[in-house]
Amino acid sequence: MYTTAFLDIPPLRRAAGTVRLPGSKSISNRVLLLAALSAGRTEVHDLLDSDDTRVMLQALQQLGCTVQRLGPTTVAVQGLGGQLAQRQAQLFLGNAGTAMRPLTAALAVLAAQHGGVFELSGVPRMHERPIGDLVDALRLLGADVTYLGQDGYPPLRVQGPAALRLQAPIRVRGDVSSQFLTALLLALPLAAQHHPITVEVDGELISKPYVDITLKLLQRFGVAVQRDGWQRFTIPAGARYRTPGTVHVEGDASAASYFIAAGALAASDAALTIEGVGLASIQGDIAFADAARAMGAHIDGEANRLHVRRGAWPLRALDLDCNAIPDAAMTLAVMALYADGPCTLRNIGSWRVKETDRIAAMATELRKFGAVVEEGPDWLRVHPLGADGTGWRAASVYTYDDHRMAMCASLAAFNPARRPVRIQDPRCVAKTFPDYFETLWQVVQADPADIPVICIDGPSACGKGTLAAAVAQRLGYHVLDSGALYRLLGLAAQRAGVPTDDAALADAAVAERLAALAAQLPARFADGRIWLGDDDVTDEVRSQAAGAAASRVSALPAVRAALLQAQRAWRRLPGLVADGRDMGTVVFPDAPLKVYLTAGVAERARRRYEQLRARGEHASIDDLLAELQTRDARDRARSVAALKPAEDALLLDNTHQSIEQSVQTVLQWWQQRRPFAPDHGAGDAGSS
Ligand SMILES: Nc1ncnc2c1ncn2[C@@H]1O[C@H](COP(=O)(O)OP(=O)(O)OP(=O)(O)O)[C@@H](O)[C@H]1O
Ligand SMILES: Nc1ccn([C@@H]2O[C@H](COP(=O)(O)O)[C@@H](O)[C@H]2O)c(=O)n1
Repeated sequence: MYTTAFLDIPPLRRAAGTVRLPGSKSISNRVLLLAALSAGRTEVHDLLDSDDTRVMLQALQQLGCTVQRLGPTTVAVQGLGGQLAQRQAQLFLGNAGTAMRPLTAALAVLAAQHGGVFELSGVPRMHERPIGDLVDALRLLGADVTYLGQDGYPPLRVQGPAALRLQAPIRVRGDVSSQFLTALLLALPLAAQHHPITVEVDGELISKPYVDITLKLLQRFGVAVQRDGWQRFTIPAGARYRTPGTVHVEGDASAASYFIAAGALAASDAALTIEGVGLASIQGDIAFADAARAMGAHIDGEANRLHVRRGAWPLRALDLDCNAIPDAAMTLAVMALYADGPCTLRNIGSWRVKETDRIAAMATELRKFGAVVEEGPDWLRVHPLGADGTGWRAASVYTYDDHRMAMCASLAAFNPARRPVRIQDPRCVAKTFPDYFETLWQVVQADPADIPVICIDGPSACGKGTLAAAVAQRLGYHVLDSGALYRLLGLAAQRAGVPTDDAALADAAVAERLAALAAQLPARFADGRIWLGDDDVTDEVRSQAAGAAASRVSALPAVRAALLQAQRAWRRLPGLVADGRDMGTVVFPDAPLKVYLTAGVAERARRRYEQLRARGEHASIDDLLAELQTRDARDRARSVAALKPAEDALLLDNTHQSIEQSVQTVLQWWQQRRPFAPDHGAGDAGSS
């Protein structure tokens, strides 16, 4: 997951391969609650691991449920069988509507029956998301619910005992959020031991497919709700939750929308395959596939899999009632940028009360790309940008702590003008899809020239590696420690019995053997460790001896040629920071930022001395100084890829700078080269 302040996505070209979706948020949190309310143990497989499910799991544990983690996406929940193990709890539910609404209803009913006091709160945005219609319904039922802040919104307290009035139908509004009805349907079987309970919906029920998911899951947990149209739901007398034992959570159909869109937007010969949802999905958002087809995407598939390819281009404009697919419809708003006319999304009033006011947010952010966007109380019209690239601007997208804003905006990176897209606060995808961007990189490709590289070259011990790692960490980029490759080669030579002293290296046969070793070098970098084949050589490779051997073997032209492609292969999405001696001059001559880092030799010797001392190794400063000078002289004098600043490099002498000062300098240089406006606040405009 990216925890950087922003993530820059280079222009994307192709999309192909296979992506496996995380579990559906809606199904995950419903199943967890149902498992907790049932008697016995439920094993939940393919559970979404995200912020929203984490707050639900934590709340259930606070309520006395035993939750056992069996794997990254598998848990076993020991249910409470309709009882209360704890009579008091303060539950923090983040921004998870799928936790706040159903838990409020379930705890209101349980507290009424068994007594207890429960407070439910969330992040500030959760306290702006309405819950009044649900509370009104619960109060009509006889439950004791108190607002702890503003009327109509969380935080709130439910307590009991209280006498429940179950004979008359319970009325709930259905036109603001279908989660209110879902919450009642999940809670009321707890009170239906002796009488049937009827819920009647006031107003036109929105997001019916989500209610359908609720009904299907209730059925799996032993409660068959009778549905009369979408206005009246009856829970039969004697209803009781029974665990099905094992449940598999479907992949998230809303999340599928981003990859369906990627397949529809990218010019690829091969299809993009999406695993985890398919034609037999129980999620309403699968209807997004029909909308994407209407816009021209080629989509086919099987029960649990979809295959998507670009069809019509530009996409066909559409005018659609999106009431049934409110979440996935956001993806259509971005696809509209690539259409052959204005696209209108109607009946999306619920967007206004989601993680943010999504109509306003989407309009504001799409305008940054250059689009004309009109909005109404419950509709959005997006005018397309040129399929030939005209009108597109590089935009820095504010994401409003809304996962879907971030994921949607990533799709603008397919723009034909080849503008990069900046996603502010990419971490917000943690709500439902923590690895969204990493998953995206697996199936999309950019032209290598569009993938940014920051080169940091300079003499030994000036701090290149330290600076490169810190800059890469702030930008979410990969790091290439090219010196480590030469160090690994020195080690590989030693293990293969190939001499690397100066005399031996003058022998053409030795040089040839070293080049052959370099071409097959089994180097691997993972989790901060460095591997040569199956051996973790992290410490060995950093030794002074390995550095000296690296300096000698790296002077051979054949060795350098053999390692060139391996280094260029590090240029991967979303970007790279590469440190070495010839990153800017030879390996990445087209890099948009090249830094030549230096520091006084005495300071460098002092730093190396301290570095070795911290590792428990001892050396004299004088010896280190002499060794640095020898190494630098050899690196500067060699016939190929000699150490020198690239002509277009910026010079940075960090002799008197802290590490953080150097990092800030490089980040500022980088920002100056990016096409984004400097202000990253909501509503800032991107520049072309
Ligand atoms: N600006 C700085 N101020 C003080 N210390 C620094 C600074 N930059 C780096 N250092 C320290 O200097 C030591 C050497 O840094 P580093 O290993 O990054 O250098 P390098 O140039 O990559 O070396 P080599 O070329 O041998 O791989 C480290 O212990 C690091 O913490
Ligand atoms: N791009 C590079 C990187 C390194 N070298 C040589 O390897 C030696 C070790 O490098 P470190 O950065 O890990 O100290 C170095 O002295 C260079 O001779 C290189 O040639 N090109």
